[in-house]
Amino acid sequence: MSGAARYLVLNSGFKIPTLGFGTYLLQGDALKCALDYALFLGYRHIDTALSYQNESAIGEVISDRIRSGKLCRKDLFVTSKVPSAYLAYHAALDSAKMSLENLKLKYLDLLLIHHPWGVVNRGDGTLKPLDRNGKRQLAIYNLNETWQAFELLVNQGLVNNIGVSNFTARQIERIWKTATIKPSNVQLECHAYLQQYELEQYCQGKNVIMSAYAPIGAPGKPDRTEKDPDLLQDPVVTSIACECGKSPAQVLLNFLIQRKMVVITKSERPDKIQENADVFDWSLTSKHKLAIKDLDKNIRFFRFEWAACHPEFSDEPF
Ligand SMILES: NC(=O)C1=CN([C@@H]2O[C@H](COP(=O)(O)OP(=O)(O)OC[C@H]3O[C@@H](n4cnc5c(N)ncnc54)[C@H](OP(=O)(O)O)[C@@H]3O)[C@@H](O)[C@H]2O)C=CC1
Ligand SMILES: O=C1CO[C@H](CO)[C@@H](O)[C@@H]1O
Repeated sequence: MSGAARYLVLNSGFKIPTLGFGTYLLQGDALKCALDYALFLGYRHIDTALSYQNESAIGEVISDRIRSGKLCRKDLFVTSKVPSAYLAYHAALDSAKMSLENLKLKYLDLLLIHHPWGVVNRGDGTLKPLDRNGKRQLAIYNLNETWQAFELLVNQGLVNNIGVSNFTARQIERIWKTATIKPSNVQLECHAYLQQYELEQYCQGKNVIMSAYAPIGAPGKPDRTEKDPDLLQDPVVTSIACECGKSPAQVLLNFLIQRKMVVITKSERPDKIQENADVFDWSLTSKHKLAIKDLDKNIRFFRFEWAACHPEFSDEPF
């Protein structure tokens, strides 16, 4: 059986490790232990965001490893994201600089616009501003101007690559048309229940690498409801896992990396961190892949209900 590539590379020189370590909901010592172990095992791609409020702890782990000679900066790939309150031109520059300072890094490997849906910036660091009815205070920003700020960050050597997250193809196209530096990465929810073939086709046409978040179905998401089936318990997935002698999570990750996608997985359990890394030296059979393809049912775990009234919110895939 052939394996899958550990790095995805574009002609432009953009090179990204296929396996990313997700850090949403990881904080403090639990984060530091999990990340240190992931780096020990060979993970080289860390996914964070200003809004995860964990960049300082991540920065400590990275600096300790570099200082002790266990890691070279050039071998590491760090992604951060600019949150919805920071989409105005100068705010986007500030956000990237805050991330760099928190992470104690001189440059980011990748910076993404976290969401196309803006919220009000109160000037005091509030990330989720609420009105007096408890509703998120939405705001409209010109995403092309946000992109211009991203291009400046590249030109200043503070960021190596830029991209977007939770964007529809139409929204990416709007950026594409005016961009001097094109997006090299699109991060979006993608797993067996939301396979994202339309966006895949768009991204392939543009030579853009896709990164899948929630690749095993975000089983630990705190606000899960009955709308959120457990992908890891899906009988098709569990029976393929049994046949391959792999875990359900490994089957789901292998399915995505065979599609030449980056996968971003998060775990704070050492056994799961290790399990999620063992996805390269084997492949699902064509029959297995077809069976998983049939599971596609447009189920999204991250529904962003707070943004539903935003003019940039869309029924189109994102
Ligand atoms: N751009 C965006 O808008 C978004 C980006 N992201 C990024 O993507 C990352 C991944 O998304 P996330 O929601 O964390 O999704 P995942 O699909 O990776 O699910 C993570 C959950 O699965 C559990 N888990 C991990 N590995 C296994 C395993 N092998 N078997 C069983 N359970 C397992 C974890 O629990 P435990 O920790 O207890 O092991 C955790 O609760 C985020 O951390 C973040 O970096 C996520 C959402 C949105
Ligand atoms: O990255 C993310 C993790 O989850 C958050 C809360 O739903 C999202 O805002 C965000 O996109």
